[in-house]
Amino acid sequence: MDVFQIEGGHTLNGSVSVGGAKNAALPIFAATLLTGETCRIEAVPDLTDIRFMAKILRYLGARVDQTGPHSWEIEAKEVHHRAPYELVRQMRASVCLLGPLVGRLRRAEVSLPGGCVIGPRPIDLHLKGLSRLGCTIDVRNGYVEVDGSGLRGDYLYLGGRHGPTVTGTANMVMAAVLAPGVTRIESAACEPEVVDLCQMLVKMGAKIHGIGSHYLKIEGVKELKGCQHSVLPDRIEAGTLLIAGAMTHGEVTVENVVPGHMRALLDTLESCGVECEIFPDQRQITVKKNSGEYKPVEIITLPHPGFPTDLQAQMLALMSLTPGLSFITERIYPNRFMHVPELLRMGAHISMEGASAVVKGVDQLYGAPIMASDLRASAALVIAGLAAQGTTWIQRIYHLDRGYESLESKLNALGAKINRVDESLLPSELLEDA
Ligand SMILES: CC(=O)N[C@H]1[C@@H](OP(=O)(O)OP(=O)(O)OC[C@H]2O[C@@H](n3ccc(=O)[nH]c3=O)[C@H](O)[C@@H]2O)O[C@H](CO)[C@@H](O)[C@@H]1O
Ligand SMILES: C=C(OP(=O)(O)O)C(=O)O
Repeated sequence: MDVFQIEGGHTLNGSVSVGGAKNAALPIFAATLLTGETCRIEAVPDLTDIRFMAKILRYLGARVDQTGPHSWEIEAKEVHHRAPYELVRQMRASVCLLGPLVGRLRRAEVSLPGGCVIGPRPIDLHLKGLSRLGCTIDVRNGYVEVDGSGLRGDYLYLGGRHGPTVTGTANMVMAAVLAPGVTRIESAACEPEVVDLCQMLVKMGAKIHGIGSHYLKIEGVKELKGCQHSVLPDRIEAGTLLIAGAMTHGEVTVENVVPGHMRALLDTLESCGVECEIFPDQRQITVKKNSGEYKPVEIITLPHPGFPTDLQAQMLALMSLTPGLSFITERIYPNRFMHVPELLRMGAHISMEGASAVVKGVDQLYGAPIMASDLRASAALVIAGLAAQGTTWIQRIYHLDRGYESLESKLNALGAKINRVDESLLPSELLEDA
């Protein structure tokens, strides 16, 4: 296993480009099962999650070829209905296979996704939705078995305790596009990644109205065709890089972004006193050099267009070096604070009050051996390591590779000093079984 060795204290400067969004590319890959024709997908980030999804699609019978560093061609002439635990457990987003399998085959058997350190991630809304669409569902031996022979359009309400469900919406849309009749989805998620998926489905011949809103109307069609689609830029990678720039008080231009997808972050950064210059036409955002101190903020994570939970950990890292008291509340995953104990090891002052972190900014973080627990927690620890005094060792960075393509190369090109080294090169006192 690889670990990161980060020498802190280097200011980031320069330009960096973000790739396609993982959270759009994964359901988009799943959507290719809805047609026997070829789909060409561009701007696909090179991530372990993408490789897992490609492996699952191949297992299900599709031809899946990587035709370039970020281009894939998928043709699902024949599709099987069963996605086994050995493959599905590696990646939560494989739940997105349910919708397309039911749409295409009227049948699906997909292992329930494995546990997740960011807290419980039930799929009751997915199952409720499919059953409203005329499917019969059995959860047995860890598998969701769906008989979709009665699939037809209907009215669905997809709101849950924590708001609309993102992959649940993707699943319902993918089942509904081939369901006879009309499906109306109320309280649909309107994340840009859901919009991107819907736009691809429209290219394939789907009839979807209200894209980008909380109310979707889908008129089922008999079949879909192949398409060419380019995945939208990753707003979470972009946000992570902007926060990294701010954390080191450098001047960083992030390219290939859609500023309109990032309003909540940009507004929060402005409240912190982090100056950002936005160039929507050039699809660029520059975080400006600021040698002074930032201001504390209150952040509440919410469904889009609210502040994204996937940037909570990174902002918490920034707030740990911001004088005063910041309050960060999780409304999506109340337990998504696994980065907090690791930041404490670096000298941060954070206390937990239920689903809120109270962050008292300190003058300095210090390098330490720390452990990544999940994807965005890993990103937060990298950001903290960049600004810390001394060397930070981060173990279990495989979490990071799920969702960031060559993060260390991108940061090093901006002036960071991050080495990816084999765990065997860790100082012996840091080895897990030492
Ligand atoms: C692959 C992908 O796109 N992942 C994103 C997606 O995850 P994902 O789609 O899994 O997240 P959801 O939007 O479904 O979850 C939102 C909230 O609803 C709850 N819930 C969800 C479904 C359900 O059936 N019942 C239920 O109670 C969840 O536990 C959570 O509290 O959206 C999350 C919220 O923006 C992001 O953090 C993830 O990065
Ligand atoms: C939680 C995330 O991903 P996933 O839903 O794939 O676990 C994420 O992207 O931050």
